[in-house]
Amino acid sequence: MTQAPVNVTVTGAAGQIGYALLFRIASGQLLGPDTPVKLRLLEIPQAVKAAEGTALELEDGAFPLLAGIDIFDDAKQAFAGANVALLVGARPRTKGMERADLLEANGGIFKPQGEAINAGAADDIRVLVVGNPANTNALIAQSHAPDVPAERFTAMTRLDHNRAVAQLAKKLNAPVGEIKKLTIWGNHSASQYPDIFHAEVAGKNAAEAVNDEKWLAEEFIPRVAKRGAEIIEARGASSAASAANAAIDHIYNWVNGTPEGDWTSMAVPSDGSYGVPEGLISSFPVVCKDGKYEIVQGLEINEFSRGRIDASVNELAEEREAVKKLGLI
Ligand SMILES: NC(=O)C1=CN([C@@H]2O[C@H](COP(=O)(O)OP(=O)(O)OC[C@H]3O[C@@H](n4cnc5c(N)ncnc54)[C@H](O)[C@@H]3O)[C@@H](O)[C@H]2O)C=CC1
Ligand SMILES: O=C([O-])CC(=O)C(=O)O
Repeated sequence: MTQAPVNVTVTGAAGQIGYALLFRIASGQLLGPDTPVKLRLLEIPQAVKAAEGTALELEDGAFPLLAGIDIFDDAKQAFAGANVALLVGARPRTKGMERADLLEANGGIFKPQGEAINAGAADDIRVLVVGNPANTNALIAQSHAPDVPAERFTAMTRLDHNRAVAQLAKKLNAPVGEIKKLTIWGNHSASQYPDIFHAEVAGKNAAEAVNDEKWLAEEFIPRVAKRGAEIIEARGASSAASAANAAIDHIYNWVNGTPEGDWTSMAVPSDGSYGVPEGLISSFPVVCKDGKYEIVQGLEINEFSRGRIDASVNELAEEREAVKKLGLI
């Protein structure tokens, strides 16, 4: 071990994503093989016992990089000293719940968590919101953490990115490792836009290699955007291991950089790039270097893409209006 342990706070630790995520963090896949981690798990009181059970299993993994596990039911304690925060726990939509009800219920979670991050997280805190509606939950948390630089709050569209890479690779009969520069734009919802116009397969333009706009519009885009529902239908539960995998990828790239000649997708606060209203936490193509991300600039956006990006961004703007009206931001 070459450095002091990094504090990683995980909310919703006893949930299904938590179960798939914690072991991979402990094994060093979140931050790299030289970085010891201390886990700080946050759960609601009723689920603390289950989190304690997971902690016993983590102990049984005898992970050399795992320097400690603490379990909390209080956000202020859980985020104290956090360097990385994975906000997974959220209120799922239940029968008869309107979107405003869902936003309000999640406001009750992400507002105090934002305040707790503001109060006690480490100066280098990086936040990834996984819990849905992820982009707007991130916006709520961010707006209650005025002392933390706004760009440290991000939301997860990496699962969508990975799903799109896999579907494109399948269509082109290419290894996933040869697909580069794919982009998810907008919201982590069915309105998201997976864009292959700048993507490359083995160095060639992927849209040209596909050369099938009908497949793109009628199969690829809806398949990726509705993949979450497809998984629920098949598995009887929402994506968990693939979501945990994407959270690992998101933080790993943010901290350790994206590979040369490629980029990834992260939902980050807009600086106005590509006409996305400033402040919305929207998915963009990003390059990570030296522990920071930057939105890839200068991409030409064709008409096909423009309408789809705008539709997803408009949905984000509506969600922002809705949480404003509810007094959550
Ligand atoms: N952004 C993305 O790509 C994806 C997001 N998700 C979302 O991730 C979230 C978690 O999914 P699962 O692990 O499958 O759900 P789950 O229901 O299995 O686990 C959620 C856990 O969060 C806990 N929790 C609830 N309120 C909390 C609070 N205030 N503080 C701490 N913990 C709290 C619950 O007790 C539960 O253990 C859901 O909102 C889901 O929709 C899931 C897949 C992909
Ligand atoms: O659809 C869901 O409920 C879970 C999710 O966000 C996804 O799998 O993309």
